[in-house]
Amino acid sequence: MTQISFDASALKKFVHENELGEMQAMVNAADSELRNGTGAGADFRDWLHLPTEYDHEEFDRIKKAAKKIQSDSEVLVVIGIGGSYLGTRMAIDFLHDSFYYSQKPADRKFPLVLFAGNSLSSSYLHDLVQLIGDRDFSVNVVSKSGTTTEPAIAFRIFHELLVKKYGEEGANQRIYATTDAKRGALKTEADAAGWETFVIPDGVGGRYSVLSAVGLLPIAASGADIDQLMAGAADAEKSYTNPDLTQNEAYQYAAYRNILYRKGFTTELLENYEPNMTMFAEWWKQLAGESEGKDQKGIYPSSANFTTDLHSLGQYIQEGMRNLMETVVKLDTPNHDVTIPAAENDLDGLAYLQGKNMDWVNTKAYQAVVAAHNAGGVPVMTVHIPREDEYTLGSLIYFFEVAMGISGYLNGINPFNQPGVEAYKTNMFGLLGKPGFEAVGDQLRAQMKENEK
Ligand SMILES: O=P(O)(O)OC[C@H]1O[C@H](O)[C@H](O)[C@@H](O)[C@@H]1O
Repeated sequence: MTQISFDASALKKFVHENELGEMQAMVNAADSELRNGTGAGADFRDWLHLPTEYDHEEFDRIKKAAKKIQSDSEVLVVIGIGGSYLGTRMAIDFLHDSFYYSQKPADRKFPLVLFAGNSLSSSYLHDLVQLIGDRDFSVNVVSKSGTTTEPAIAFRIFHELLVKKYGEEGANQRIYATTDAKRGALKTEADAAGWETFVIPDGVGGRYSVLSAVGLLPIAASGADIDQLMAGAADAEKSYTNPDLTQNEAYQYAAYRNILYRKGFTTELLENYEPNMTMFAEWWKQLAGESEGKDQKGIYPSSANFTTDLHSLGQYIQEGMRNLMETVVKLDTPNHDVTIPAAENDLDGLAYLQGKNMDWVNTKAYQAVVAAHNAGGVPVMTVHIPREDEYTLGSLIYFFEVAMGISGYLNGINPFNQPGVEAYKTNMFGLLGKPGFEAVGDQLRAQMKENEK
């Protein structure tokens, strides 16, 4: 049984009692499309059973490779973007110390996992190379297609660095390629050079891939427990199979956000009260945005970090345009708590809090915010998580993945494709002079000239 729980008690003002029940027939249909493969995008549902039906031989190889990286590298550079980046990044942040990236090398038991190929910023790449300096490092290049521009450029740079430092053969021992089982440029290159390869299964799209080798290898290399991560996800897989809305909290979340969407709440903010969950929202934004934003519809996924953003976005959320709904991922027990100390004078007026735990204050802030935003016209849902550990994260990942599949079908779209991301790429290739895209380039340059007039 997963230990996460969904709380919709703050929706009373926005959703009538009968409305959830009214969704049951549609949820049954969405469930059938998802489970039986009768919906659009049926070829991309293999993530549904990834926590229980994964390749055990590969899982063992992942652990071995992680051990090797731990034994010969101070840094692991993970090269990837989108689904080949965000899941790993959010997991590393979620599972490690708040100052994971700033720890002194001497205090580190496991390699520092750093990321490249997730932007086209030359300064970022330069600074990353400087940071690695003369430290021993390995590279995990992750790309399902093997042709994405950002990781391909970063990989060229790190490949060259590895060869300079370790020679061709040495470099080949330090490159791990996670890609398609059979196809693609990266797979061809990896096979030719003898790099160890891991598979992004055919039926698993990038944004649903964190529980495959995509996330598992770097998460394991960072010293986190991938058995527990999978155990949490496997329990969630069991917990969220019953289509009955009274029994399935992931489906409840999917249904409620669609009820709210139809009432005009078209933007959803995913919120946390823990800074190391900022990247969790970034992962969720790709999951929600690419799954649902199509056919000129879909909830716009956004995020906020509390209590920090209460002092910046708080004004808008309280009184701005009333198209917002909020989903809080609330941590119930932090890994560490801090007691508020007594002070000799009480100039800051905090005597009433002395001796109290800081997390108690954080939770009171959360309760106060839910009430205030509710009163201001913002529906708030909460996903409570008991702890920040691997088991909980595995459950949480699965909760949102299965909810997004159901939610997409409830809104009548294919939740598993992302045709819209190609438009800018075609233009960019035209402007960059990529062979085959000359006509697009000519047309765009003419248009840009026209715009300048
Ligand atoms: O893993 P890759 O093939 O390199 O793709 C990385 C990302 O890029 C694309 O543009 C897609 O929109 C994403 O869904 C994908 O996760």
